[in-house]
Amino acid sequence: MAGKFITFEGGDGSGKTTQVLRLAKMLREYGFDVVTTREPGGTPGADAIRHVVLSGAARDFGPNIEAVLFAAARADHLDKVIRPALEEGAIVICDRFHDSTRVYQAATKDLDLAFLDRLETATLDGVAPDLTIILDVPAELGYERAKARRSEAEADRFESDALDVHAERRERFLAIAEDEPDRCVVIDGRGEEEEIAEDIVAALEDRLGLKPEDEKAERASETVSG
Ligand SMILES: Nc1ncnc2c1ncn2[C@@H]1O[C@H](COP(=O)(O)OP(=O)(O)O)[C@@H](O)[C@H]1O
Ligand SMILES: Cc1cn([C@H]2C[C@H](O)[C@@H](COP(=O)(O)OP(=O)(O)O)O2)c(=O)[nH]c1=O
Repeated sequence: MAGKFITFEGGDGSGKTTQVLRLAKMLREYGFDVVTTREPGGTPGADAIRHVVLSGAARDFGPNIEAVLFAAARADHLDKVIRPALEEGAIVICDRFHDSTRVYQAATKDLDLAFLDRLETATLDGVAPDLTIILDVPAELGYERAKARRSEAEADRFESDALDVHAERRERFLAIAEDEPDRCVVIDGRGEEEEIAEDIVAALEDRLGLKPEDEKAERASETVSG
């Protein structure tokens, strides 16, 4: 497809939303066509599913069926937002995607892993991220940041899990990065926002060959000549 698909992954409070917004702002300033979105959500149908899963209403359904709900939201999001934007040549930046299902829903012994694999293949239907940035922070730090961001009463179904569950999720994200080194880059999320943003831009240049300065120069010359 003409565009580039970048996903951000990591635990709750690892800084994904902050860095997605920074990166999108910078790329737009340099003249790129950028679409930002998030999961679960991104379409009215997917937002409705978001409410069902994050409120905890689907907790008793069990991990397999919870994974089906995330997959249904993802399929709609892909059809209506992600695939069309990629076909138009945009850079699509998505705050969480399929790795979150692999990490959050698979972190239980009740999940049927073969089923999860088939569900993922059917849902993605040939679309895969070109680059996945995994923001890595110790579970305690993510937990503290997420807690500071919202009150305990507002913590969603997954944020309110115990610290050891968050620590296990961190390990699962790192294991995905090890399994798929061509797609994934792990970035230390503990530092200042600015430093992390620089590491992300370096990863975009290195892995996707995206050079923001070049795009700006090219657009400027198009404007002059056109
Ligand atoms: N590098 C950072 N250093 C300190 N605080 C941060 C940093 N990045 C984000 N935060 C803060 O931590 C909280 C969680 O960040 P957020 O970007 O929402 O994380 P996520 O989307 O991964 O849950 C927010 O209050 C945000 O302002
Ligand atoms: C996309 C996705 C998210 N989730 C969980 C992870 C998050 O706890 C929650 C989304 O909440 P959100 O507030 O968007 O994430 P964050 O806390 O990182 O800013 O849904 C899954 O369990 N499976 C999935 O496939």
